[in-house]
Amino acid sequence: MEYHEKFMKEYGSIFQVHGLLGEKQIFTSDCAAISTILNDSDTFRHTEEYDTIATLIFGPGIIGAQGRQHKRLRRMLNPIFSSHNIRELTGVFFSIAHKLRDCLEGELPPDAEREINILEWTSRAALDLIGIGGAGYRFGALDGSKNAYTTAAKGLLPTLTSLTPIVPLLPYLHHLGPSQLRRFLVRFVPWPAVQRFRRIIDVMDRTAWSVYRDKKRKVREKVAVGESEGGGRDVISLAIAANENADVDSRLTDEELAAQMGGLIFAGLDTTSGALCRTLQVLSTRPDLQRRLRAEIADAKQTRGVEHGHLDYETLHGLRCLGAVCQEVLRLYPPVTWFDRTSHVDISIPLASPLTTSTGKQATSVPVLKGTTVIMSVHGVNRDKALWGADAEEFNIDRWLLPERAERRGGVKVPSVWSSLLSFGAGPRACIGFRYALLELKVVLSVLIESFEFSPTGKTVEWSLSFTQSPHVKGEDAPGMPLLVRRRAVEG
Ligand code: HEM
Repeated sequence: MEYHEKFMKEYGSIFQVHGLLGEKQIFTSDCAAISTILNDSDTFRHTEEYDTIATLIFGPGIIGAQGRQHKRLRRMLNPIFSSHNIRELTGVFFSIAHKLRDCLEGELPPDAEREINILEWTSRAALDLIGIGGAGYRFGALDGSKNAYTTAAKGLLPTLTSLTPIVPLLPYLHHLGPSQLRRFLVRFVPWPAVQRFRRIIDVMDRTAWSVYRDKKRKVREKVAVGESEGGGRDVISLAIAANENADVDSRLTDEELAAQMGGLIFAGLDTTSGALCRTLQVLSTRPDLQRRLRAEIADAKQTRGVEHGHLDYETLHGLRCLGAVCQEVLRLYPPVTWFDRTSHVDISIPLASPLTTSTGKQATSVPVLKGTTVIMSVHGVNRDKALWGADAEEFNIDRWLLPERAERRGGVKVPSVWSSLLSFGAGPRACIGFRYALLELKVVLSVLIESFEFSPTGKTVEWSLSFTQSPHVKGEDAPGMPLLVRRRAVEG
C-alpha cells in the first residue's frame, strides 16, 4: 500500500508503471478515467490472467465471465441481489450474529477482559453468513466444524499468492488442449503449490455440485427449507427458481448456476471479514464512538421495538451513526484497494484533472494502447483531498453526518454504486453483493457493539495486501487481529 501511496504522491493521479514482465501499465486514481474504463466493459476487460484463474477455479461463474455471457449472468442475478430480496435475509443474518456473540461470550471470563483474535471470529462469521445466505449451505464455521470446503476456501488465497510467479503463464497453459487433458497433466507437476491448488479446486467443485443438486431438487419439489439453511431465500435457491421460470433463451445452464457458489463465496468472504475486523479495530481506539453506537441502537430498540429478537431491516439502515461508521471505514480502508482492466482497442480516455506533459502542455485525455493494463486505485480515489477535503486521510464520520460536508466532492462525479465511494467498484461489473455486504456489516456490528467493549492490546497490527487487505501482528506470519474484549450487560 505504501508503495502505491508513494507513487501517487510523487506522480499524481495518472502515471505509467512497469509490470512483472516489464510491460507498460497505467496507474490511475482519476475519476473521469476510471469512470470511462469501468463503464465500457466491452473495451476494457479483466486481464487474461484474471479470467483464466477465475475460470479455472470457479468454472463459468460471474467472476470469470466476459462479454455476452457476463451480461446474461448479471441479468439473471441482479434482481436476486435487490433490496427486496436482501431484506429477507435480515433474520438469518441476525441469528448468525447472535451465534457469534454467544461464541465470544463463551471465550470470555464473566467480568474481565481477554485478548481475542477477532479476525478468527469475523472470518468464521463471514463464512457462515455467505454459506447460508449465498448458498443455503451450513459450513458450521462458528460451531467449529472442520469442513473440507472451509479448509479449501481458506487455503485458496495463500496458495494463489504462492503461484504468483507462474500466473503470467496461465493463459498460455489454459489453451493447452481440452480441460480433461490439462487436469490429467497437472497431476504430474512436481510443485507442491500446484498440487495444493488442484486439490482445492477439486474440493470446491465437488461441493458446489453437491449443493447445487440438493438445492435444485428442493426448489423443484418445493421442499420446505429451515432457517438454518437460509429458509430457501439464499442466492442460489432464488437463482434456481428464477431460472426455472425464465424463457428458454435467457435460461442459464446447470454448469453456470453451479459455478456461482464458489464465486460468491470467494468474493464475499475475505472482503466482509476484513471490513468487520477493520471496523472493530477502528472502534477499539474510539470508546466514545462505541458508546454513541450503543446509545443509538438502544434508542432504536426502544422507539421502534424489536421483532423476533432483533431490529428490522429499515430501522437498522436508519441508524445514522452506524451507517456513517461503515461508510467511513469502507472509504478509508477499502478491502479491495485496486482493480485492473486491459484495453482491447487503441483508445483515448478523458481526465478529470488535466495532466502536465513532459513538454509542459496540459492534456485533458491520455491515449491507452490496445493491450495496456490500467490499474485503478480505490485507495487513491477514496482518499483524494480534492474530493474529501484536507482531512481525507483521517477517520471522521462527520463527513457523512453533516449535510454541508456530505455535499462536497469538489464537483467531481465519483464512479460508484454506493455513497460516492469506489469501494464496491462501478459500472456493469460493480460488486453485485454490496447490499448483502452492508447488511452483514450492520447486523454483526450492531450485535457485537451492543454486547461487548473492544479496546486495543498495544500490539502493532499491520495490514498487508494480497487480493484483499489482511491483518497480522507485526513480526508474525499468520494473519490475526488481537483485540481486548469485555462483556457488557445487554439491555432489553
Ligand atoms: C465489504 C465487502 C465487499 C467489498 C468491499 C467488495 C468489493 C467488490 C469490488 C470492488 C468489486 C469489483 C471488482 C472489479 O471491478 O474488478 C466486486 C465484485 C464482485 N463482488 Fe464484491 N465486495 C464485497 C462483498 C461481496 C459480497 C458479500 C458478495 C456476494 C454475496 C460479493 C460479490 C461480488 C461479485 C460476484 C463480484 C463480481 C461482479 C462481476 O464481475 O460482475 N461481494 N466486489
